[in-house]
Amino acid sequence: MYIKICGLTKIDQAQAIAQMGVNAIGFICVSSSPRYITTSAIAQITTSLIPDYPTIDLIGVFLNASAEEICQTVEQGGLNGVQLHGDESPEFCHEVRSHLDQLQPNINSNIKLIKALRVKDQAGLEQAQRYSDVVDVILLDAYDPQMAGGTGKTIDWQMLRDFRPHCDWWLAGGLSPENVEQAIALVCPSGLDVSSGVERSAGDKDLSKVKEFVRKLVRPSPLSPLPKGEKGTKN
Ligand SMILES: O=C(O)c1ccccc1NCC(=O)[C@H](O)[C@H](O)COP(=O)(O)O
Repeated sequence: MYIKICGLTKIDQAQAIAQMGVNAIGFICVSSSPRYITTSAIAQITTSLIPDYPTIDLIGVFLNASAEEICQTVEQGGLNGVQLHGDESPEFCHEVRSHLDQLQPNINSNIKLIKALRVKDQAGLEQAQRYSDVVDVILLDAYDPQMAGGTGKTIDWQMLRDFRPHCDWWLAGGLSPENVEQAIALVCPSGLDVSSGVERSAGDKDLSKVKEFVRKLVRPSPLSPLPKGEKGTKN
């Protein structure tokens, strides 16, 4: 299961979270958010992570930004993923893809393009299918009339049981160490995205909650030794 921890603002927390083996870290490039982080602060974090974690996805989250602004932040911040969290159309996603492709000769890996949709009802879910040919990943987040993201609200997971786009899709919205197992028992996303459910306050992650979230998803291999004091089953 692909795991993304979103809304990081602190370098020491980013390093600790990368060490837990997550697949991606997200940065909120939206100035009105309490989790906003400047491009230069993103660059300090990405520069510190890349030598030790060369395969980690470093994703900028944008809200109705222009393609030029997105590309500038990607280049200056050392990002390799873009998450569009506003009202961006499939046509705009296509335009961003073309702009990002022009950056790629300067950057080592392909830049992942993610479209987040805030799902209110079945009609909203049908809208999501329109993006599956123009982005790498569809991210489904909860709808809130006031907030664009990081709401801590969950989607009605029952509604997502038959959601099968042509591309990868990630589940977001109100996930936490307490409910993540229940969520993936009901729906089958290829990835999970969490922010406020593993925080002390906006932008300040609670490392023990992040660790617990990851632990719930990463099953130990059958060959790994049992923790001290636990007995295996004999057959
Ligand atoms: O987190 C924010 O403050 C934010 C602001 C504006 C646009 C998007 C934002 N966050 C997007 C995310 O990727 C969150 O991880 C996602 O909404 C899930 O949040 P949560 O329900 O708190 O786990």
